[in-house]
Amino acid sequence: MRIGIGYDVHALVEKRQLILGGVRIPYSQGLQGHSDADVLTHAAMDALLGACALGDIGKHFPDDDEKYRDISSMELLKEVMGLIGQKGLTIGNIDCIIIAQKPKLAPYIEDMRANLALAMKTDIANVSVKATTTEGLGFEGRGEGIGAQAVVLLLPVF
Ligand SMILES: Nc1ccn([C@@H]2O[C@H](COP(=O)(O)O)[C@@H](O)[C@H]2O)c(=O)n1
Ligand SMILES: C[C@@]1(CO)OP(=O)(O)OP(=O)(O)OC[C@H]1O
Repeated sequence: MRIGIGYDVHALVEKRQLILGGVRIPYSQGLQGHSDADVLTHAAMDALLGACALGDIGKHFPDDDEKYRDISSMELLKEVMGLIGQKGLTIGNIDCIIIAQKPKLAPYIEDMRANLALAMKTDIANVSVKATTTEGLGFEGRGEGIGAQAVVLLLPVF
């Protein structure tokens, strides 16, 4: 078995959509990035790549490549899963946390889990997504950005 950790942060800005775990969340701001800036899916991908010692998402999907401009991070996740499969590995479980002062994410968590599970070809029971504020502290607490962390366990395909 292999374990991996992922962490990512994107800035909150005007005139961008807020997409987390492939879910479009109604909010006055969205995340800035070259792709759709889905910070949760980015943390999940970095955990998956890390578990296989395959580098990080910047290595696989460079942010100076026009091919990836505004791309759905769920599409990138599917590509990462192809690499995991080539290594003879599959998802054991993944646990993720989104660090965001606003908006309230609880209503969208189940849809995020479902999207991630579908892209990762695993049962939703293997996918945990949680959210926390920082009680107003730090850059997330000031509403300057949103962070996400993920830890994944990969198991051999039998
Ligand atoms: N953006 C967020 C942040 C948190 N939640 C939910 O609220 C609970 C309490 O948050 P604390 O930071 O005070 O621990 C948390 O456990 C989440 O369920 C949320 O929905 N959206
Ligand atoms: C996903 C990629 C590629 O479009 O761009 P961003 O959306 O800017 O995300 P980031 O986490 O900064 O780095 C990975 C990138 O190369």
